[in-house]
Amino acid sequence: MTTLVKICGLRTAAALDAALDAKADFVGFVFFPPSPRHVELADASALAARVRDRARTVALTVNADDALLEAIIAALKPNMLQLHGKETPERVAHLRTTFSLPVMKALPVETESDLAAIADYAGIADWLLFDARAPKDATRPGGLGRPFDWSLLKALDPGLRFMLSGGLDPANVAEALTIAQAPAVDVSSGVESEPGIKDPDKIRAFIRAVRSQNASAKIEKPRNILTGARS
Ligand SMILES: O=C(O)c1ccccc1NCC(=O)[C@H](O)[C@H](O)COP(=O)(O)O
Repeated sequence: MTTLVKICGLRTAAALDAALDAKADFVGFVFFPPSPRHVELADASALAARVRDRARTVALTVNADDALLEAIIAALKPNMLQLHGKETPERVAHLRTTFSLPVMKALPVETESDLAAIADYAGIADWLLFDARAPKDATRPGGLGRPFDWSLLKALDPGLRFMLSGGLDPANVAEALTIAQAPAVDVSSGVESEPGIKDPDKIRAFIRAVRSQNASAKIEKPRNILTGARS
């Protein structure tokens, strides 16, 4: 299984180029002014132009209204919307139809009971993203470098399209993948030298760690091509 990799919170051409050169599958841009990774609309088009078709672009927003989303979509022309706030299933369905774009809904996870939300969104969102639940006093709902118990995801339907995120970094992503068997991973803080400042070496190391975990998982436990189960 090849794990897809999303590098989130890119703000500069240098960091974006590092992610693209290392063959990230998705590159994420945050449109949320309180975040140290916030991208101004005026800068979004130039960043998108660098991507061309080398990766899929994701616009991350938090409880954005239709007008803001329209402006972001006009500037970035993203391949997917990431909704990282308290968007209801009805709101997710509305945005998916209104903007004709795939949508990824972020779900906060702390305990097993948080997984009940999967049933509400799985048939509506194209992707789910599991992130650690932010503390009540946090200034943003994600991008906090905070992990959760990856073993909570062990029993998920193997067909569920989800990204594992929250506190991943080059040193722990292999273990996280071995435990959670995620089809995709998403990282921001773990490839930074400080909040909002991406480190190209860490981006490369993260993607290398994912690729080498995939290679060793293939050698150790080949998947049954019919059932997807590991032998
Ligand atoms: O990155 C932010 O500042 C941010 C702000 C508001 C909502 C979400 C935000 N980030 C989400 C992500 O970057 C990832 O999807 C995920 O939370 C992983 O973040 P990290 O734990 O920093 O790797």
